[in-house]
Amino acid sequence: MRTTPLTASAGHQRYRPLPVLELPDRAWPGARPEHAPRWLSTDLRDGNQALARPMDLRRKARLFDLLVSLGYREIEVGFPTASEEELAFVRMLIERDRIPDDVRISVLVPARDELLRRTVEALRGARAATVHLYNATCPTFRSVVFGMSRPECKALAVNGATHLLKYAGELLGDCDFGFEYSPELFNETEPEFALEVCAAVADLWQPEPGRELILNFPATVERHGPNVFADQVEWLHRNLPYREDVCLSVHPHNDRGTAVAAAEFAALAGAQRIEGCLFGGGERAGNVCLVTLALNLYTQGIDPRVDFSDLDQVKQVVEECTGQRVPERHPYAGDLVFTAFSGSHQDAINKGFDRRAEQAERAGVAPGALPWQVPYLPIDPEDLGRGYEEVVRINSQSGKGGIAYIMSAWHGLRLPRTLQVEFAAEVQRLAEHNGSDLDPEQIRHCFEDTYMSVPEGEPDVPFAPPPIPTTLYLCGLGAEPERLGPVAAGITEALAPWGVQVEQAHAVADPVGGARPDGAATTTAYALCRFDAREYWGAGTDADPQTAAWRAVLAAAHRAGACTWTCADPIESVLDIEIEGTVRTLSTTHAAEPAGFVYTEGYDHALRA
Ligand SMILES: CC(=O)SCCNC(=O)CCNC(=O)[C@H](O)C(C)(C)COP(=O)(O)OP(=O)(O)OC[C@H]1O[C@@H](n2cnc3c(N)ncnc32)[C@H](O)[C@@H]1OP(=O)(O)O
Ligand SMILES: CC(C)C(=O)C(=O)O
Ligand SMILES: [Mg+2]
Repeated sequence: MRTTPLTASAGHQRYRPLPVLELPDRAWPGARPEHAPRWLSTDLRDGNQALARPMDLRRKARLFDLLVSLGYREIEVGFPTASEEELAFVRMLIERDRIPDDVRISVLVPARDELLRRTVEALRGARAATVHLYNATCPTFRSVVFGMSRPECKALAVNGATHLLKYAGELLGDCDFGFEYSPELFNETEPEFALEVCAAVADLWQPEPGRELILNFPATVERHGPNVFADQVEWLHRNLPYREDVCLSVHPHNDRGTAVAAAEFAALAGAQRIEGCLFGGGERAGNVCLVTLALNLYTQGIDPRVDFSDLDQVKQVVEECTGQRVPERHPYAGDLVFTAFSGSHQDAINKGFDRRAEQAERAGVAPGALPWQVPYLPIDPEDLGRGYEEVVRINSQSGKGGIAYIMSAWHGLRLPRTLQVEFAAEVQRLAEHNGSDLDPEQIRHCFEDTYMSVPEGEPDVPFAPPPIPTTLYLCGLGAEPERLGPVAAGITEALAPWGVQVEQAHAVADPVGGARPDGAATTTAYALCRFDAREYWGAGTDADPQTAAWRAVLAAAHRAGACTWTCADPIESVLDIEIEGTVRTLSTTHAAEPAGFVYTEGYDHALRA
């Protein structure tokens, strides 16, 4: 037996946690979200700079239009000094008047004098634009990249801001100019030093009502738990100068996979604005996902002020523009996030939909008007433009609830409970045999083959042995049960000529909104019939409820081998055919189909076994 730990020689010992800010009187854990923060999309800058193939003008323009249509009003459109294409895109937006009046664009620039003037020039003619200035402030960057002391690093920010504001004054004339500053790697910076640098920048800008300063605090590389980031933000919230006129913004990255939590906690701690990318695009493990943040608020009953009611379309545009795929399990947006494969999940979802239909019918309202309470589905897929068809997929892990859901939602067939149990075993056998999941059509065929097939022609009645339909369900869409009620009451008389006596008959409503493909007022009958000591289910459909009931009984009788069929149009010929080395007789004339005959679909004949 191994006595040393598996990790004894592993490299984790080379890592040290970063220092954390002590904030024992933190208040953010008790806060609750009340409204959406301001959003800034940096898809066209932070997202774009992380693409193997940065977007060309056409793709950038398409993504910009998408962001505007979704409701984003602050959009970082690029890094104009990075490349000719970046500059051309900013100019195109301005010169072709592509920016709606209520949208503010911003551009990013490092605190490097030779880049500042060109960056400001890129915005000439813009109606409303923000320049976002940044320099790293954390110890590693100061020593490894800049080779600077703290005062030198602060001077870098102050000089950058001084020149930037000078150029803006000289070049931007009527522009409604905005200013944003980020101490890059804020989360790794000594908090009091970050504050000192921000205060110096703020002193230059002199925020006041109508002259906001955006101070943006990036977790450039996520290195702490989200609670530590929230403490840092709460501390800033308490200590920032010009607090009333400063917008406290955050910019979380997702290196530890907790950017969403970091952003949400930061908002509780006082952050008013969040920068991120759709579907978490961006450097390394990405920026915080703006879609997840917005929909998390939505599912708390808070208006996110951005519109994801056609999320698949949003996903498609983003995928086409960035060349990156949104993973199948991405919150809210992944192809599989509303799909349950496992039996107990499906059962709960099925019951949730049934309950919703009942409540809506009782309240006389559309199901969509009720509060959303379907187990395992944190949001109504229809709110995102997705359908209910995909919420259940059937494989060998599935159970009766999921199969009942498919039969109901796709085929408008509400199976009685004991039939669900029996049919689930049938479907599981098929799924195991196929080794893959089954689509709704395969499941319907399985049902029809098992419970609805009767040979062509006339059965001999009375049956031998006589059937006793212990239970008969007549199911119709919506208001149909009113019509079916009297039929169910008189069903024994209706079936008496065939020697069939019904013990119990029920008129049942198919699910509200059940999607019967032809939309016809069809009745489905499910008959549980006892022949000798065994019970068999059969099902039948017809516009006429009595005929549907009769077909259901016939199907059960056929399964039980309790009746014989006279061919409707007998052809008198007999063929000898060889199957697997044995000569068998194929009869195309049959007056009976006793046990031992296999009825082959598509032929009016039986194969003698
Ligand atoms: C966290 C973020 O996402 S920040 C945004 C990053 N985005 C990008 O880098 C995309 C666009 N990049 C670029 O266009 C280019 O890298 C540029 C224009 C920024 C600079 O290009 P270059 O001068 O050719 O080279 P490079 O990027 O290698 O140089 C970095 C230099 O800037 C300095 N620097 C880096 N960040 C900053 C900053 N915020 N403020 C001031 N100086 C900085 C570095 O110390 C280094 O200085 P050195 O030349 O004295 O060693
Ligand atoms: C430039 C800044 C805001 C940035 O993208 C980061 O620090 O991640
Ligand atoms: Mg970033």
